[in-house]
Amino acid sequence: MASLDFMRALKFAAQKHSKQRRKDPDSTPYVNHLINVGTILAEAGIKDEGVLIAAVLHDVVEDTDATFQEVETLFGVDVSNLVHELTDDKTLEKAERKRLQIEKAAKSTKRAKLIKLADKLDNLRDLQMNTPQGWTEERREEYFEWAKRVVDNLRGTNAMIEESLDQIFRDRNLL
Ligand SMILES: Nc1nc2c(ncn2[C@@H]2O[C@H](COP(=O)(O)OP(=O)(O)O)[C@@H](OP(=O)(O)OP(=O)(O)O)[C@H]2O)c(=O)[nH]1
Ligand SMILES: [Mn+2]
Repeated sequence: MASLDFMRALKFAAQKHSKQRRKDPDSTPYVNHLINVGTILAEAGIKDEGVLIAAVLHDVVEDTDATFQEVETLFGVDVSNLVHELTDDKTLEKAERKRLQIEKAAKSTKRAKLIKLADKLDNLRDLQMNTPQGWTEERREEYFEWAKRVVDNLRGTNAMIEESLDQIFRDRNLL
């Protein structure tokens, strides 16, 4: 059952990310990624509304002018804390951010791990279909390898999503 709170979160995310596009050759609207992540979780049987709401908001602080305070005021402290767990510190250097994602994955709460797994699954599905604009083949390959290291620290969270990820890793000879 679609909830009013969930629809408000999706509307907020769509507005905040409205100027952003994905890196695929068609420059798909960024909000498609958020819908995909929520759909992966719903298809895996996740009914926890806080998780589904945080899924569509997971990049809103990292990638737009939205603040944790705004998210807390609109959607409550539980959702805001989940989004916080999923937000990279963009003031850090990229290599450090990538290293921290691997490290933080292991320490995340189970609910944040679920969203992170769905996030990585959608990004890897995109990557299987296309090489992002401006990326070399080598960079694409490195993303698969790095994503595998993040996912390895998220295991034991949801068998269905992990199996979909493992199929991709097997296809790439990473498993
Ligand atoms: N695979 C893929 N990624 C895309 C695409 N469009 C945008 N992205 C975003 O780009 C990020 C990967 O690009 P990088 O160069 O490694 O990282 P950066 O954008 O943060 O600097 C992913 O972030 P992430 O940190 O892995 O996850 P998150 O930011 O989504 O949470 C993903 O969200 C696309 O078409 N395919
Ligand atoms: Mn994402």
